[in-house]
Amino acid sequence: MSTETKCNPDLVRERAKCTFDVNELINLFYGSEKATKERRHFEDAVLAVKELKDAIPEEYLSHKERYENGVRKATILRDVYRDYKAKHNRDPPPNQITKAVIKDISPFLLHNGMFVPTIAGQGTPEQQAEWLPKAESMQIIGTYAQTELGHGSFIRGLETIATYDPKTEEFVLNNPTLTSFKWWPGGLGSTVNHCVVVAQLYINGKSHGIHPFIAQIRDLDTHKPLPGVKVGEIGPKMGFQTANNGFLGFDNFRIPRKNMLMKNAQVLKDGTFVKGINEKLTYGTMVMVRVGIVGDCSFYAALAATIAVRYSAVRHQSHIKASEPEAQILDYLTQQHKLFIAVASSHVYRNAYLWMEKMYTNVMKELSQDKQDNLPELHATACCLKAVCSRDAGSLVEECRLACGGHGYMASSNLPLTYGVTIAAVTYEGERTVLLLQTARYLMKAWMAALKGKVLSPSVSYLLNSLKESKKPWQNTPEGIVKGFQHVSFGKVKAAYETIQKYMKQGKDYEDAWNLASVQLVKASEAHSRAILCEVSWEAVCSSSASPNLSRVLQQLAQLYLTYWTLETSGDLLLYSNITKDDLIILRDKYEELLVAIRPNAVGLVDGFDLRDEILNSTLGSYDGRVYERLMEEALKSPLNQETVNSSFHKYLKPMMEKAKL
Ligand SMILES: CCC/C=C/C(=O)SCCNC(=O)CCNC(=O)[C@H](O)C(C)(C)COP(=O)([O-])OP(=O)([O-])OC[C@H]1O[C@@H](n2cnc3c(N)ncnc32)[C@H](O)[C@@H]1OP(=O)([O-])[O-]
Ligand SMILES: Cc1cc2nc3c(=O)[nH]c(=O)nc-3n(C[C@H](O)[C@H](O)[C@H](O)COP(=O)(O)OP(=O)(O)OC[C@H]3O[C@@H](n4cnc5c(N)ncnc54)[C@H](O)[C@@H]3O)c2cc1C
Repeated sequence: MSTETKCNPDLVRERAKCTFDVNELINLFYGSEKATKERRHFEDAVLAVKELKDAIPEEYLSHKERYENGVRKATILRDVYRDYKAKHNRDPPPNQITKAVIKDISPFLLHNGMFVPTIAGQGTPEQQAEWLPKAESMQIIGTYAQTELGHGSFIRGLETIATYDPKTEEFVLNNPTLTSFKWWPGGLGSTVNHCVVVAQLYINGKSHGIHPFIAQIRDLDTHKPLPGVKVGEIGPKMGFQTANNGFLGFDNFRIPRKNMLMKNAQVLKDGTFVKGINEKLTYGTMVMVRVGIVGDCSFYAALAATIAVRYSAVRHQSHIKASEPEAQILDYLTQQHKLFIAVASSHVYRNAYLWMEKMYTNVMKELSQDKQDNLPELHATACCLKAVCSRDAGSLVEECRLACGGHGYMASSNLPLTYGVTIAAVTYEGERTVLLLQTARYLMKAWMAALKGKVLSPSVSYLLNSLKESKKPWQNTPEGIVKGFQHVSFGKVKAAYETIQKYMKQGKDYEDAWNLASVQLVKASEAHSRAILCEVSWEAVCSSSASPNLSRVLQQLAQLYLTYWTLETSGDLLLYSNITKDDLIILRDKYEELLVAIRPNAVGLVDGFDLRDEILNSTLGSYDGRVYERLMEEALKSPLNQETVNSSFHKYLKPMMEKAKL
């Protein structure tokens, strides 16, 4: 953390006002004092490497230079990870320091985030022994190639074909159509030499569904595409410029039988297909990544909130009272309304992530004992939380950007890029609506079980309770609000179910009735997610080990989240719970009181995210608040400022002006 020397006086005053110990918050947020120390120690090691610092901001580089610089830095960063592991005999602690090195996305993200985990999760012990050491040590570099030009959401519709040839004991990979070309995988463009390819398996002309295969696509020495491989980069995007997303097609490309990842289904030498215990286990890496995305949402909300809150403490504009000096913009209640929900949501997502991670670990343990009972609940919950948190986090980042006025539009604020990167998660790893509809399937089943009085899984057991409790009066307490959100979810699940029934009674088949009810089904899943987020985060705050001073502030934040969403969705609550107009007026006042109560701790709370200046990468958000100095310093780095007169003056402007005189 930077020192207080030369710190903007507003920020010094803000920090003096803080009513809790910021270090206690940091340790709580990251797990423990030891975790904080280890993380900072690792971050120090990364930041000490001079070669990782850019001479000029990434934005001034061309597309190609930006990528090449990304690869250069990713390889150096990889050395720091390796050295840490060698020295400490363990992986570095969870951290976000990659953001300080590559402002956008590392071209190795998919290698570490999906290629290695897919080998670990989908490979047999022999396959893991063959590829994991090479992949983990970066002797080979890989990605996860599933999405195609024609299909991303509906993966059963993928067109890449893997035909088994028992004579040679090989699979032959083919992309028979343009739409079957792989499109999007990170690192595929120019970085990787291997990939997990998800393809339709054919044996003796019979289809056996989609399965993961390992394919080496480039020569390890020359990096040239192997014969039968067509590969390239897909071009500029809204963000992810350095992620090196690519396309890939195969033409009669042969891989050995052992390259099909066979932890679940298997193909024997003679071509016999052996089914796995559950074909959906092939989708396992996606479930893991969806859980991780909830954690990423916490990070991006924290990053944007840190920038916008610090800037708002430094920025003065207009007067609240004519007799007083210009106010810090953070003193406007409207500004607090825009920003404090981002601070609160980061904590909510963090708690939801920790809760989901536990559920994921339990289910993985059960699966290793061939027990699948809780897999549907894990899938349904990961889908809806990923969908809702990513969309909300995107909106929060954008709101933080807008809350910084004109300067929020500057690339040097790092808010435009942060928005581009955050919002991508609404689409990748399962498009939002598609995932919410997956959860809706689960909710409809749960509803039917509830009607029969069956015991439900923990995350939906409130459907049964709500059936019994629907007559109880509303309570204006956090627990009462959590119950209120459960009533809304209950009401929406019931309404969606009844809508399907209505259409079926009119003669529609189930699929058409489902489609006609799907707007309601999506809303039901959203309501279910909100109920989970509220319950999990409130419980986490109530059971936390924080000191009374910190606990008070964390409870305020959690209550802010509950009250914010009560007011945002008051129409739903009026429809489906026993809340009254008077309750809503009380909660509106409560919300305003919470903003005022949180205000003195706003800077302390974002300091509590412990995001270094190098990670924030922002002229507006640095710890010392030297906003205007940094804006000017960054502007002076523009190549246009390296010359007094640009050549376009002589080439175009002057001739134009001279022509105008004629
Ligand atoms: C940094 C950026 C990196 C990005 C990387 C990427 O984007 S990589 C690319 C990321 N790409 C994507 O994320 C693509 C998104 N698309 C998909 O994941 C799938 O196409 C799908 C899940 C939407 C449908 O799949 P489908 O048509 O095969 O299935 P269905 O709808 O017919 O349902 C049948 C049953 O299966 C169940 N079930 C389904 N999944 C799971 C699971 N994981 N586990 C357990 N169960 C699961 C489901 O609940 C249902 O149960 P029910 O009700 O019958 O008891
Ligand atoms: C930044 C980024 C990185 C990515 N990285 C990778 C990667 O590394 N590897 C990889 O394999 N893929 C990757 N992807 C691809 C990504 O997983 C897909 O784009 C995603 O799964 C969505 O699929 P789609 O593009 O086919 O969207 P579509 O399904 O075409 O969505 C378009 C619209 O159709 C709607 N729709 C589709 N199906 C239904 C339905 N059944 N019911 C109702 N509405 C529906 C959607 O809701 C949406 O509104 C990446 C994507 C992005 C943006």
